[in-house]
This record gives sequence, C-alpha cells and structure tokens, in this order.
Amino acid sequence: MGYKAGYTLDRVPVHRRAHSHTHSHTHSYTTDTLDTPISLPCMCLDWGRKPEYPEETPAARGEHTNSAHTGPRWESNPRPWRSKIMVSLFLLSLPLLPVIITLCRSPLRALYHRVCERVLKVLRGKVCVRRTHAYIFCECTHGQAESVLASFDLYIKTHASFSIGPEKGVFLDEVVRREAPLRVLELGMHCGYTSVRILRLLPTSGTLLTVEVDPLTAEKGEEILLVAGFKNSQFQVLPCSSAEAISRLASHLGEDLLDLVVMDHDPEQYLPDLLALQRENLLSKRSVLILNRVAEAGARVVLEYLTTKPHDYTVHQRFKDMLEIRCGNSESF
Ligand SMILES: C[S@@+](CC[C@H](N)C(=O)[O-])C[C@H]1O[C@@H](n2cnc3c(N)ncnc32)[C@H](O)[C@@H]1O
Repeated sequence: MGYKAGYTLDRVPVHRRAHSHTHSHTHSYTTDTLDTPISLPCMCLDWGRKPEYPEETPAARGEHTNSAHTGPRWESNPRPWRSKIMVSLFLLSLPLLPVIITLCRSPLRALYHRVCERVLKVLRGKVCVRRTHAYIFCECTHGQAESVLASFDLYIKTHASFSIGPEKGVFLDEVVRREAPLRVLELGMHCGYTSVRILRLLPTSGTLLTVEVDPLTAEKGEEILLVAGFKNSQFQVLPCSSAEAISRLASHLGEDLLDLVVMDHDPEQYLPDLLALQRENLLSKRSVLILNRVAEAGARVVLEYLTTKPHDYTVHQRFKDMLEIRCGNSESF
C-alpha cells in the first residue's frame, strides 16, 4: 500500500510603600502595606537577590540580632547559596510538575486533567479522520462490512487508538445482538467505526441515526458507511451538534422511540443530552444507553445524576470505561 502514516512554577523586598517614613522597632512589620500584589513568579525570581532597599535591613535600622525581631527575616541573612540551591531545586523539579500535580489532591489536579483531555481530544480528532478514511478506503474490500471492520481493527492495532476499539466493540456487539434495536442513536460518529459495528448487527428494519459535529468528519464517516455497503435507507448522518440533533430527532423518528443510544461524543455533554432526550420523550422503559469514557472528568456529573435516579436508571453492565444503562424501572418514561 502506498499510504504511510506518521503518528502522533521571602523574600521579595516587599515594597513597603517604599516606606518614606522611618519605622520604629515596635511596629514596623505589622503596619506594612503592599504597593503591589505579590506574584508567585516574582517571588521565585527574587530568591537570593541582594536587598534593593538596604536601609530596610536590620543593620541599617540599628537592630541587634537579639532584638525582639528575632524571626527569620530575609533581610537578616539573605544566604545566597541557600537560595541558589532552592532555585536549582525548583528548576530541576519542573519536569516533575505533571507527576506532582497528578499526585496531589487539589483543584489543580482536576484542571490539569481537563487540559490533558482537551489536548488529547484535539490531537485525536485532527490526526485521525483523513488518515483513517484513506487507510480504510484502500485496505478494505468495498461493500463488505466485515472487511471494513477488519481494516479498522488492523488500523487501530498498528496506527491509532480509538475510544471504542475492538474489545469494547465486542461488548457493544453483545448489547446490540441481545437488544436487537430498531431505532439507534449514536452521538459522536467520528470515522464510523462504531457505526459499522452497530449497523451490521441491526435487524432488517433497524435504522441508525448518527451525529457528528465536525462536517468533514461527518462526510468521511458517511463515506465509510457507504463503502461498507450500507444503504441510505439504513442510516442517516446528522452533521450537527448532539443538542441540535436531539431537538430535531422527533421529526426523524416519527412515532418511534429510541431503543439504543450510544454516547461517545463529549462526556461533558452526556448529562445535558440525556436530559434533552427525556424532555423530548424520546426514551422508553426499554431503552438502553451505552456511555463510553465514563472515567473522564466530564462524565462525573452524569454518573452522579444516574445515582440520584435509581428508579429510572440502572447500571446493567460495565466493561472498562463503558457502561450499559437500562432505563425505566418506573413509569417515568
Ligand atoms: C471519540 S470520537 C467518537 C468515536 C466513534 N464512536 C468511533 O467509534 O469511531 C468523538 C466524536 O464526537 C464528536 N463530537 C464531540 N462533541 C460533539 C457534540 N457535542 N455533538 C456531536 N459530535 C460531537 C467529535 O467531533 C468526535 O468525532
């Protein structure tokens, strides 16, 4: 094949209001005010520096080392060698920052994880679409869904990691076989891997509505479904956001309700979209939800919501970070 893929953070001489007045021994430190807010980088960079305002040193003020002010003030002994060591240690620890943030229990950790997720999401989305499409298009036997799947699986093994790979795919297959859903909604189509898996197992009259917010991705994904041999009567690609798609779903479904909903788009959208599906009365007591990537921080709110509604939703099965949720143990739907 001609196609080749390349994958892939004292001692600031706090400018006591450049105190133009002379301090007495008794109140100099407690009445100080700051001209400027202390900034962390500024503090770091001042380590070991000689006092800018020598008149503020104890010696200049006539203080004795055994005066009441015996605390370890920076003016009394700047110890530049010590500060240099601290700066060096600080600089040396910079590469360890991600590990430190990961280990510490703080809001910083959550923020760090969110940034990493976003970066990975952007990289994953941009790298994959064209290359995956080109690879599948060239490798598979056109018109054969199983061949398309085999090409996807090989591509996943050798080139990229998909959010739903072959292992989770088998878990999903089992749900689709068991439920034999007639109306399926997939949120987050990407290149169509999951769509192909679902479509090949649907009953003859079954249809898939698949949603993809990125127009180019939606186009490439649709091509893959056609290459796999599926007909437009079996599926419809909605190139819009999940929220927009759900608001228009009733017109696509008519009197029907959704038997299966697969969420693999943006975990932060899982809860708003689930609530929208409820508002639009698109779920039934028999509906099944598959939520992927529930370990991601964004999915936490939907998991919390589900636990507050034990009569409406039950976790039926879990495989890795994928959940099968069954709806409607009550009459609420
Ligand atoms: C992890 S991928 C889905 C992978 C797909 N299930 C598969 O197996 O190939 C997530 C996709 O959801 C899309 N997406 C993200 N947020 C979305 C939203 N709010 N509505 C629709 N699609 C969204 C992204 O553009 C991306 O293509």
